[in-house]
Amino acid sequence: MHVLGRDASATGPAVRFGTYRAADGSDGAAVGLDLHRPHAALVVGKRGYGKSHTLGVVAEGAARAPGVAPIVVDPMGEFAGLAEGSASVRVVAAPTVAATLLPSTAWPALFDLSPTDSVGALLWEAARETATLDEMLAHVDAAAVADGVARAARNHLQLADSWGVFDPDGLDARTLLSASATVLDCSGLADRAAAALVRAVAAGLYDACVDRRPERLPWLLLDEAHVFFDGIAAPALETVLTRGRTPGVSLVAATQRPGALPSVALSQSDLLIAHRLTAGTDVEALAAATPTYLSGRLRDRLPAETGAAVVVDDVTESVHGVQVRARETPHGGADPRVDAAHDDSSMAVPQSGHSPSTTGTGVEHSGQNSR
Ligand SMILES: Nc1ncnc2c1ncn2[C@@H]1O[C@H](COP(=O)(O)OP(=O)(O)OP(=O)(O)O)[C@@H](O)[C@H]1O
Repeated sequence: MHVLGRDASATGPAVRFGTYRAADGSDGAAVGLDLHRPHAALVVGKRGYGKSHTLGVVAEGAARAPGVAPIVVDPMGEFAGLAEGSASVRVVAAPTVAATLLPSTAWPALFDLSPTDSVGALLWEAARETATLDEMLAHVDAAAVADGVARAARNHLQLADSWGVFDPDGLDARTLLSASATVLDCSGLADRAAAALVRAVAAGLYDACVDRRPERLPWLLLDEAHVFFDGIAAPALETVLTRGRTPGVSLVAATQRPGALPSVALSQSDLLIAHRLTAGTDVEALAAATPTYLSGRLRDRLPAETGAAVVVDDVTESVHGVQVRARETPHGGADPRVDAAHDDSSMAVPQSGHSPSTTGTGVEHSGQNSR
């Protein structure tokens, strides 16, 4: 199998990705995606042409590969099917993180406040001095500030509490990297809460890899990525994109709006998987970021059929027409949740240079419900 994202002579784990498409659209030889080295990949395409499906194919392959741990951020509740038939894939129905995983500097921004604003400054200080939301509230209550400032800060913290996403015993990098794959179902979370979660998860995985090379290298898979690149999660995602490959953190971001991504998301991706795309601004954003070896206009190379994609492989500086394979696990939102222990809290959530490579260490099977 020819594997995209690495030289022909390289070996190691790979995702079974699909088949080459001949110019007439017919299928050819099998094609894979490299998992041996960290990558930054971007999956784009208009709604309904296969982005989430493609993300699922990558997650399936990565879940089975030794030495990597895919972590899927699932904003629409579409990926629970990955756990079907696999005891080692964990679906977290109500993901939480410790408040300390969000840097203190991020707390004002979480509520669109400036750190120099009196309320923003108080939140920053409370986050810096304490470790939990309860402690932050107590800090605010004890602060020598005007009543109105304390009240506003308290309201913001109570709102954050109502999201149900902060828990001192929440997910950390060690837990996330202990399963062969983890799906974080964010479909019950407000956008801001999901963004806070993604910031904490991305930063936690990056820091864990910088501190010490984990047994499994994380692959963070992000659906509806434009939502997360526009807000509190953006700094951590940009760090992963620009500096993640050296410590071993991979990012696969899927979006129907590549034009809404920061330019770094396009320029730092070494694999671009482009499904059908018709909006002028999105095609132009991609075209502006595509390399010179992509001869001809990108618009002319974009496929029209569901599941077909043009893959721009910056590692080998080559461009390929590919038909992404069918999923082996169910794709869609109607699958059972595994994390029964957290079903109640889920219901309560209000709506609103040198890169490390994977090693052949084998994949341990962890409990489905562990956190
Ligand atoms: N490679 C493929 N092989 C078979 N079926 C596919 C393939 N890609 C997509 N499909 C099917 O096409 C439909 C739309 O795919 P998908 O949900 O991935 O689209 P999408 O681009 O992510 O859309 P949305 O943005 O609405 O989530 C699904 O029913 C999916 O199973």
